[in-house]
This record gives sequence, C-alpha cells and structure tokens, in this order.
Amino acid sequence: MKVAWAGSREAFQVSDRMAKLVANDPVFEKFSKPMLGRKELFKNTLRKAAYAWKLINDLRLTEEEAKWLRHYIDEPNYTDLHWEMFVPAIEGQGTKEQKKKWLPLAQTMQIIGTYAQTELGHGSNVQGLETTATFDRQTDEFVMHSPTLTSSKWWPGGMAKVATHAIVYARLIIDGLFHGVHGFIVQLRSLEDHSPLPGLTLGDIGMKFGHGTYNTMDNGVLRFDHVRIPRNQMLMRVSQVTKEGKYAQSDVPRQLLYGTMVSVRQTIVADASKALSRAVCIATRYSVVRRQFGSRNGGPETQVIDYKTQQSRLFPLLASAYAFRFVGEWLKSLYIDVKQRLEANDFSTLPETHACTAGLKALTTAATADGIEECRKLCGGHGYLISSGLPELFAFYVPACSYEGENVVMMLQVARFLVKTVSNLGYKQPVGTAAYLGRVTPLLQNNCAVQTAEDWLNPDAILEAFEARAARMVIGCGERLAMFENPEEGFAELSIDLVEASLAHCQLITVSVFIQKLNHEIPGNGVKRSLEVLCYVYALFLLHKHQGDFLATGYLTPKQASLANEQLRTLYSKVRPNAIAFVDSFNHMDHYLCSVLGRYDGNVYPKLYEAAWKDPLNDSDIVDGIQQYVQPILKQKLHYAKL
Ligand SMILES: CC(C)(COP(=O)(O)OP(=O)(O)OC[C@H]1O[C@@H](n2cnc3c(N)ncnc32)[C@H](O)[C@@H]1OP(=O)(O)O)[C@@H](O)C(=O)NCCC(=O)NCCSC(=O)/C=C/CC(=O)O
Ligand SMILES: Cc1cc2nc3c(=O)[nH]c(=O)nc-3n(C[C@H](O)[C@H](O)[C@H](O)COP(=O)(O)OP(=O)(O)OC[C@H]3O[C@@H](n4cnc5c(N)ncnc54)[C@H](O)[C@@H]3O)c2cc1C
Repeated sequence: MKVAWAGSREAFQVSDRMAKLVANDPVFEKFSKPMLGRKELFKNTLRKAAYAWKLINDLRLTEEEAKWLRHYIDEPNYTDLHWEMFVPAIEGQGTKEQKKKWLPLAQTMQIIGTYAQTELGHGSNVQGLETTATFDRQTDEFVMHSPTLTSSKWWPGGMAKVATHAIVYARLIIDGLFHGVHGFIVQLRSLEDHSPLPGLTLGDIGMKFGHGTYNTMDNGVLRFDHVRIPRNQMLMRVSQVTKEGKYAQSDVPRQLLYGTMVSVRQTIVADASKALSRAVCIATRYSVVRRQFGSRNGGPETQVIDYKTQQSRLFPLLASAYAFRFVGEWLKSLYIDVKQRLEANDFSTLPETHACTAGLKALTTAATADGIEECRKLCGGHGYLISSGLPELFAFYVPACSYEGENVVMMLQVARFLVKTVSNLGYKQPVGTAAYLGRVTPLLQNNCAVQTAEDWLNPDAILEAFEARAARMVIGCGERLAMFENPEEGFAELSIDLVEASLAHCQLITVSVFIQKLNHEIPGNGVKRSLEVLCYVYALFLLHKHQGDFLATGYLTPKQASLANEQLRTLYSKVRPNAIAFVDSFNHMDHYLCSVLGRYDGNVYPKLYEAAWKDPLNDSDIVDGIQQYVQPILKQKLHYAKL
C-alpha cells in the first residue's frame, strides 16, 4: 500500500530517504517553533533554508529529492516562491535568450526570485492590476511605477526581506496605449549588501493567521517610484516590444501568461493529499488510543474509532486523502503532457488543463481545509492543543483556498469551460474529461438501474450516476443561459448554479480517476481490494452528501439514494480493520506529523503530559506578573467588593 500511495517503488524510496534525512537531523527540529517570536521564527527558517541548500549541493540531490527535502522541512519560506513560481515563470514565459541569461543564475541561487502579481486592490482580477510599465524609447527602458496605494504589490512570498528579484506583473503602456498585463523581471535588492534598490519601498505585510506556520514566510509589500529596467527584462515569449516601441504578439496565445498558475495549481492538488493524509493519520491513530464510555464489567472502555458516528466522519476523509493522491498524480501527468505540447507550440489541450487545474485546486483545497478542522474535532479537546499538530496544520493549510486563485473564482473558470463545451456540442466532439458531455442523450434519458444496496458496489453504476448528475446540471445551466440576451449577464445571474455544476464535474473527475487507478495500476490483489473499499466510500459519501443534486436532476429515486447510504454504512465496517494500515501507508514519520496524538507508537498520554511541561509558563511556579498584578488583589483588606 505504501508503494500504491507513493506511485511507484522508486518514488517511495526517494520520499522515504528524504523524510529520514530531515527527521534525523537536529537542525530541522520543529517542536519548539510555536514558542518563538516572529523575528526568531524567521531567522530560524532562514537558517534551515540555508542548511537545506547546503545539503542539496553537498549530497548532490536530484531535483525530485530536493523537492521532498523541502517538503519534509515543513516550513513555508522564500525558496517555495523561488522554485515553484519564479523559475517556472521564466521557463514558461521567457524567450530562449532570456532563459539562457536568467535560469543559470536562478538555478544556482545567485539570485533569489519571487512572483509579484497580487496588489493591495486586486488579486483575482489580474487584468485589473494597476502597476504600470511604461516604455521609454529614448533610453530603451521600462519605467515601473505604482500610481496608487491600491497598486502596491501585496502578498508575494519571500519579497519582504529576502528576494533579490521578482517577476512583476504590470500594465504595459507604449505611447499612452495600454497593451495588457505582462510579466517583467525586476531586481529588488543589491547583490552586494542586500539593501533595496533606489526607488523601491519594500516591507513585510504583517503577521498572519496561526503562529508558527505561515509567519516563517516574509510576505511582502512593494511600491515603485519610477524605477527603470532594461527593455529586455519584459518576459517576451508571448508578446514583444521592439526598441522602436512596436508591440507585437507571437502566435503563442495570450493565456500562456497565466501558465505559471497552471503549474502551481497542479502541485497544490498533490499537496492537498499530503495535508489531508497528515490530519487523517493523526485523527485515526488517536481514535484508536482514545477510549470513552462502554466499559463492561470493569473492562476497558470503547475505542472511539469503533463509534459509527466517528467512522462516518473519519473514513470519508481517509478515502478522500487517497482520492486526492490519485487525482493529483493523474493531474501531474496531464500537466507534463501539456508542458511538452506548449514547448512544441501545440496549445490545443491548454483550456482543458486550465479547467482541470483550476477546478481540482478548488475542490481539493476546500475539502482538505474542512477535513483538517474535522480531524481536530475528531480528537476532542486534545485536538485544540498545539501539540496535537492540528491547529498549526490548519493555519498553514487554510490559505490554499484563497491563494493561487480564490476557489469560487476558479470554479467559475471551470464553468466557462463547460459552457463553451456545451455550446460547441453540435460541431465539436468533446474529449478528455468533458467527453461524457458528448453522450448527453443517454445521460439525460436513462435513469439509475440500482435495485439493492449491493448493486452500488459496481464502478459502472457509480460512474454513470456521477456522469448523469454532472451532465444534467451542466446542460441545465446551458439551457437557462441560452434564454439571456446578454451571455455575460446570464453567466452572472446563474453563477451559483454554475459553481455547483462545476463542482459536480470535478467530483466526477476524482471518482473516475480513482476507478481508473484501480482498473489499471494497483499491484497486488490485497491492496487492490482494500483500495476498492475506499473508492466506494469516497464515491458513495459524495453521493450521500450531494444527494439533493442526484435527486433534483431526476437520475436517482429517493429509494436508490437511501440504498447508497445503506451500502456506505456497511463499507465503514470494512474499512475499520485496516484503518491503521491505511494511515501507516502514508509513511508519515513522527517528525513530519509533529503531533503527540498521532505518534506511531501510540504512547499518547505520557507524551502529552511531558509536552505540557515544556511550555515556558511552566519554567517556574511563580511567573512574571503574579507578584505585580495578582498578589495585590489577594492582599486587599476590603470587607466587600463593590461590583
Ligand atoms: C480569474 C482569471 C482566471 C481570469 O479572469 P478574466 O479576467 O475573466 O480573464 P482574462 O481575460 O484574464 O482571461 C480569460 C481567458 O484566459 C483563460 N485562462 C485564464 N487563466 C488561465 C490559465 N491559468 N491557463 C490557461 N488559460 C487561462 C480563460 O479560460 C479565458 O480563455 P478564453 O479562451 O475563454 O478567452 C485570472 O485573472 C486569474 O487567474 N486569477 C487568479 C489570480 C491568481 O491565481 N493569483 C495567484 C498569485 S500567486 C500566489 O497566490 C502564490 C501563493 C503562494 C504559494 O503558492 O505558496
Ligand atoms: C498565504 C498567501 C500567500 C500568497 N502569496 C502570493 C504570492 O507569492 N504572490 C502573489 O502574487 N500573490 C500571493 N497571494 C495572493 C493571492 O494570490 C490572492 O489573495 C488570491 O489570488 C485571491 O485574490 P484576492 O485576495 O483578490 O481575493 P478576492 O478576489 O478579493 O476575493 C474576495 C471574495 O470575492 C469573491 N469574488 C471575487 N471575484 C469574484 C467573481 N468574479 N465572482 C464571484 N465572486 C468573486 C471571492 O470568491 C471571495 O469570496 C498570497 C495570498 C495568501 C493568502
């Protein structure tokens, strides 16, 4: 199962080796993080990042190994933006000459980059950005300027204190004419003494949600006061500006400017399974240790995992972690394919890839953020302790619903793709993840054939139910949209239904990828049979949660919906015996989990007790402030207090 989770034996070995390397090195200790103040926390992260870079070079780690190493260090820091956004932006949007100049510098970290797109006033609406890049023909330069307060760049990670360079997105202006938003490579700091270059105002945007998690990152603010950069620092694969000031567009589509976001959204889906599996591992292990009620004849009380209600909250999350792992793997292969095509100037699959990355990013991050919080509640009161590992995990994870495309905004992108696909149905056969929309007649006409709870243990029945529900919702939206004279007005009016239809489409993708995985790629019958159970749990849990959709579209009868729920409850009993094996297969080490409740050895109570004594308040019996503020109250000789 560990191999099935990792994707291959080699993938397992690489991640396992890196997990152990990090866990066994005292530099990467992280239990004390929540006790540190912001400055110490930040310096500590800089120290770890520098040490990690040394390890990467000394041990000659491959790119894959380096990624896992950074993952297990488990602290957001400036290198995330450098590797995940700055380098890919140059790779995707730079010309050959630009890549030749900038990539060697970035890949050896002689420069450190960030991705400065969002502004105080605009994040989702990229075309609404206000920073200007005005071409000056006399000097062959762009003048970067922040004309308003709301045009201040706001959020870029690593920008406040570390990055030496940034890809800055700004409105290109030539001779007073606006030519859209483009990316520019801008140097922010001196490579000699690290001070901000003249004309730039740089700072940190302040503390964020949680304590020891995202505050290791220096998310920054940046303002330009007429800062000049050479013309050849505009990323020019998509559009070019000549020294005469002529604006030209190559045959590469404008959407490629958004390519870096496609790349990162794909990794965010993979990361969702890591975060959710981490929370589920903690909650499952603790649910086995924790006992409440149910003692018979003085015997042990019941393990809370044996309560049906606990199982009905926990096991769908366990199944979701596996579903997200497999859909993340599938999305990566889709992305690798589109990347190769884009390099060869084949842009045909970009719209579908954009819809998949946007939609699955929204689906998986929303479910993971909710899932982590549910796991905290599944651990009862102790889940609220920092030492459970869950509050910090939640605080670290939850911004994924907003960054890299706010989730609802992303679902609306999926909706645009689906509406376009439906409106082209007469003359363009949909392919890939939208292929089912090419079979609308049977999907709209045929109803579910399930008659017993057992009948739901059939991948074809499940797939057809999810396809019919999505098709009916999408087609229904399409028909209602056609009644509007102004399509944009219609889109806005129907946006709630469109987001729900997009979610149905994305859930269909995750369910079908899970089924596909079982049909083709699982080694060993025991592993396959166990994963089949999780696949059914995932699908039937979604069916139960969204049964309103399945019923309202008329595909299911109430009886069939209740048979699905009956089967789901039976499946929980089949998950129970393997629950611990399922979470052990994630191969999360104690260091990575950073949770007393989720310890591999289950030694929870002594270690919880021990952890409490490490709190700074327990350094002494009488702490600072007691004599000054509490003792005077105790020593007052009042007969009565007037309230
Ligand atoms: C909301 C977005 C997608 C665009 O909105 P809109 O103004 O409606 O459209 P445009 O005119 O700009 O473009 C529409 C056109 O382009 C297609 N498209 C959009 N995005 C992509 C893409 N990524 N790849 C390919 N194609 C794309 C779209 O389908 C339309 O095609 P048509 O053929 O129908 O014309 C956009 O503004 C957007 O993406 N907003 C979200 C901003 C965002 O994600 N910011 C991330 C900042 S970096 C960050 O958050 C870092 C976090 C830290 C970390 O990750 O650790
Ligand atoms: C931790 C963190 C790190 C970040 N790092 C970076 C970084 O390194 N570089 C960078 O450039 N940016 C970064 N960002 C910024 C991030 O990309 C944006 O915050 C994100 O894209 C969301 O945009 P917004 O803040 O403008 O949200 P808004 O768009 O203002 O969203 C507010 C609300 O409006 C709704 N809404 C907006 N538009 C629509 C619409 N058309 N229809 C319906 N509803 C709508 C949304 O659903 C949401 O509910 C980071 C953000 C965070 C939290």
